[in-house]
Amino acid sequence: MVKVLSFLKSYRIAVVVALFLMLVELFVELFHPLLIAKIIDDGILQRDLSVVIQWGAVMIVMSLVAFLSGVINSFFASHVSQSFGYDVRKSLFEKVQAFSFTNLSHFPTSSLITRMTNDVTQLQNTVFMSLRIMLRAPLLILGGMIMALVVNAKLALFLIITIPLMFVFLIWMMKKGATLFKNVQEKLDGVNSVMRENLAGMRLIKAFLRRKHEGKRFNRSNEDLKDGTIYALRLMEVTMPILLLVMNCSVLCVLWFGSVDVNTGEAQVGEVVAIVNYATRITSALSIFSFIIMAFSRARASAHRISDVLVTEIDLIDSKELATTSPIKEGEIEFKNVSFSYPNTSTEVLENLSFVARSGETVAILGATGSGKSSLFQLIPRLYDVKEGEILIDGVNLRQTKLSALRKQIGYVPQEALLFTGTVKENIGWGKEDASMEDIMEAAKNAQIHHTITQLSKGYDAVLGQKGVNLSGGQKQRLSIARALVRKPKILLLDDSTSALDLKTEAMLLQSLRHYSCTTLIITQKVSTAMEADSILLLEEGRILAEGNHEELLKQSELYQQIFRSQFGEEELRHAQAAN
Ligand SMILES: Nc1ncnc2c1ncn2[C@@H]1O[C@H](COP(=O)(O)OP(=O)(O)OP(=O)(O)O)[C@@H](O)[C@H]1O
Repeated sequence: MVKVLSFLKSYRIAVVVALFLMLVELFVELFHPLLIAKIIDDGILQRDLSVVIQWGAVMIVMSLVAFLSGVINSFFASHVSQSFGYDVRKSLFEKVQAFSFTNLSHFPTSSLITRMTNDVTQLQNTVFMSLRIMLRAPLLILGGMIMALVVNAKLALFLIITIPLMFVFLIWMMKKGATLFKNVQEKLDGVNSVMRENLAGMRLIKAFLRRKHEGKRFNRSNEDLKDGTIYALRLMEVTMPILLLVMNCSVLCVLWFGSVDVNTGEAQVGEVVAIVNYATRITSALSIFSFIIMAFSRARASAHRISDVLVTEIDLIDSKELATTSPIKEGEIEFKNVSFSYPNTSTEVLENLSFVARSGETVAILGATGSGKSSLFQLIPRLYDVKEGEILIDGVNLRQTKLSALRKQIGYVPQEALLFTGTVKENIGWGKEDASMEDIMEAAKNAQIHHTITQLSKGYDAVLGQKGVNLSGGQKQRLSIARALVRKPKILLLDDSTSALDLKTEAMLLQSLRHYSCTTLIITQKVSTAMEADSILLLEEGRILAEGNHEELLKQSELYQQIFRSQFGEEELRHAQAAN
């Protein structure tokens, strides 16, 4: 909570102004009953019109001041709360962007989205309310009690006894509410998660006729959210009637004993009216307070969820003793006895892997699905740290290379071609901050997508839908490759990125990759692609089973022969072996 509230520091002046204006409003509100008592006792009961006019005018002026203070207070309250929300969202976003995948594994994506949106909104609203009314309510209660004591200490006793009890009751409710609302926010995460999956998998759901099934799944989490919220609200809603009952009883007592005191001359009518007036104002302040308690309980739960993200320590950062901050020059990659397992899992995905990809070489990585090919790739831009062994780029351990310098020189094309909403030009240029139109076109030409782009109605300015829905799989793959090529990387990682291309286009693409002076690692299932590489790594269950060029593997590796046979047939295999 403290961590989140520290975001208000930058707005301390506006907060102080808003609080001061709120105090002005409060002051006016507290003095009104006193003025009313004066008008009744010294004006109406004494039949003195001048007193009524004089104090009536004071009341009007004070009301105007309160009105103006209220308006300006609202202005500051919205400025502070909106800016606070903006800052918290920005920090959350930056923090999540800096997260390693180990960090991310602790927070489901849907939960992070709820935290950045709904939780921040809850807090933002509470900040607004705090500056507008939250402090006003308790201060009005306290001030009302003091003023009531000043007016008539004996009658005020009824308020002095009941109000602290109510206060303790409300604080207890707030604590209970925080737990319940934390639960509500978690259920909201659940709804968001189903919704997200459904929107992302709409095509699959329609094609598999799973609308009903998904509808039921959504209804379940939606109902969960509804039930959780109703349960939390119900607890909060009983506070109001309890509060009103107790306060009305004390007003009745004030009226009863007040009328006795007026009859005996111990109290004046105006005093009784003023105390009842304070009691009514305090009651309404208490009911506002119970409403605030609900909002505060919710905000407390949200603040915890937000600070959980903000205080998470990022576990993949630049080492303190960086050996190099300079960019990669040659792009030579060396794996030395590398073992790796994903965070929170014990199974080793890669085991004691050693190989070298020399500068400018193309290395193909072949292996069955699940053999660890993509995992190997993710270690190179240091998306994960190795468990054992080391990875060297140009002879320097990855851990001792500045992360930004490393990643700047890597062109990574993941298995699933991910495109963003925007134009073709923007999508390719996304790979390099200052990419010129010539850079973009050159990359597109080499990725064999230029011709397709020129066929689009607006060419490079054609807008791609979300995730590039208006493109074919192969087109998306080539655009992703162009995005990697535009940065002219020293290391190019293609994770099965040519799988959707026909043989001719793929051959042309591999040919044009030779224009780049970079070390290229290609994950592929196709022997025809692997054949073009300088060397091939054959992976099985996280280990290197064989290593060599096409000809060598054809001679030495039974598994490679099997793969070759499955793709080209027995006869071709014999031919190839004979030609060797
Ligand atoms: N984020 C993850 N957390 C835990 N385990 C993972 C994760 N990603 C992959 N794995 C596991 O690591 C192993 C290797 O996966 P990887 O994606 O590297 O294989 P692959 O050879 O690239 O497979 P494919 O050719 O099907 O893409 C698999 O057993 C998989 O279950």
